Amino acid sequence: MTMDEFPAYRGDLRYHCLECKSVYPGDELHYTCPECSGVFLLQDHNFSELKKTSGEDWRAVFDQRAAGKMTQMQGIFRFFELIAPVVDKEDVVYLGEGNTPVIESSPRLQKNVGRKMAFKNDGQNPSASFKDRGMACAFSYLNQLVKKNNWDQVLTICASTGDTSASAALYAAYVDGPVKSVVLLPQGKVTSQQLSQPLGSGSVVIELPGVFDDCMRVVEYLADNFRVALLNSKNPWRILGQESYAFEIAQWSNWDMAGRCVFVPIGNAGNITAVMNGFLKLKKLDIIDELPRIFGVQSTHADPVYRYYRQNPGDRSYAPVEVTPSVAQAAMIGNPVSFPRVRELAAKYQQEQGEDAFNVVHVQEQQIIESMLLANQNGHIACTQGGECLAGLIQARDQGLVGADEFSILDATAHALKFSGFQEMYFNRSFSPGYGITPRQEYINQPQSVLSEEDKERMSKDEFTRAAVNEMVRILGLQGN
Ligand SMILES: N[C@@H](CCOP(=O)(O)O)C(=O)O
Repeated sequence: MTMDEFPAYRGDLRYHCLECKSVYPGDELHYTCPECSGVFLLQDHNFSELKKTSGEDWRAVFDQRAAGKMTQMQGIFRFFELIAPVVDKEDVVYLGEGNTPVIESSPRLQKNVGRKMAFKNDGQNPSASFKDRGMACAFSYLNQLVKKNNWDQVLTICASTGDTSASAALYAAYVDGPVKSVVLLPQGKVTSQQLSQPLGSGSVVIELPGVFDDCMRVVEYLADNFRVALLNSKNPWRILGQESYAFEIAQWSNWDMAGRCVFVPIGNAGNITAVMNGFLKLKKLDIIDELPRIFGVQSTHADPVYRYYRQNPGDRSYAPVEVTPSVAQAAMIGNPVSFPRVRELAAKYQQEQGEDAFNVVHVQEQQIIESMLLANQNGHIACTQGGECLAGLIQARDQGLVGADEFSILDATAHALKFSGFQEMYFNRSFSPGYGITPRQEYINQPQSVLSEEDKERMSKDEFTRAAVNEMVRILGLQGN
């Protein structure tokens, strides 16, 4: 096969319920098990076919495709056989998602943190978050279903803290035809930039008092009882697309994951599910020899997964938590729908690579925002969830969980600009007490005004320029040459 041919391989994807273990064919849309309401993961029953190709050959295929030109293979579907090998070429939706850069931190930041590290900038996806990876897959599959079933109307819905809704609205607007998008948001708990995204894409935007978990329950009920297509990561096609994040990290690492740690914030827990599943698939196909260590990170204001794993193995019980305000607002979730997936995959991951291959740490709000500021004052474009990952790395370092010889890749899940309001609150010292954040002068940066409107009105253009120069010379302490 040449690098610009669409792959011929076709998988046999089936829904596997993680609770009652029922299996359903993958040719219709399911979100939860009709038997027991458990969550699904999709498994390819032809996977053994893929094992007939050696790991070395797979690496060569993916490396060649990275240099290819076919639109459909430019994004997440570079890894077609591992993602959704049931989608036809003409149904692939590509809006520029995936292939996000891994940016190694400056020597100054690495010295400050005392660990080797990089951010993978998933904010450089089209709607400025990692959700686009999952949406590209979910919408490509949806296209296929629409074609097969001749549907003349599909109402897509999702609950969101902001990123999922931006992404769902963008892809729905592009696909158009019978697809109409509705998003449900917790009122006042989505940043203004994120709210502007589905509005701008023409989605129906509905706001509900409460938090994300309240919205999620509503869309789950709608998905169970009405003809709507759920686009949250409960939809397992989303998970498949997001696995591309793991594949890209492995490819960036030249397929050598020894000594690598990957830090992922946990909100609804779809992404950490996808990251673990992605690396497990690569290992099964001998594309990588060893799994990287995974660190899930949660805020102390939304940490049900951390609380589960801090209990003794064999004695653990899961309980949702009531969230309190968090600057890592995208992860401000008390009852992650993918928790059963995390439990299942973390166990497999640890079985494969040892106990310390999967860890969860929790961090304070103060650490999250200041880690974001620290990263960005060192040339990154990390969002608050990226800050959460850096805070997690620092925490893991302090607990002796990450060695000086290991290299950590941190998930900056969204673009910093989506969360600039939190930076502003820090700089203006305007956080409400619920956040538990006390801004410190060393991180604060504010604009300094020179001259006034009146000055501008009374001065000629030349006088005004000269006066402005004088002010800047005074502030900056400039010397003439
Ligand atoms: N942070 C998420 C919450 C929903 O997550 P999903 O991956 O299950 O859609 C958001 O951006 O809405």
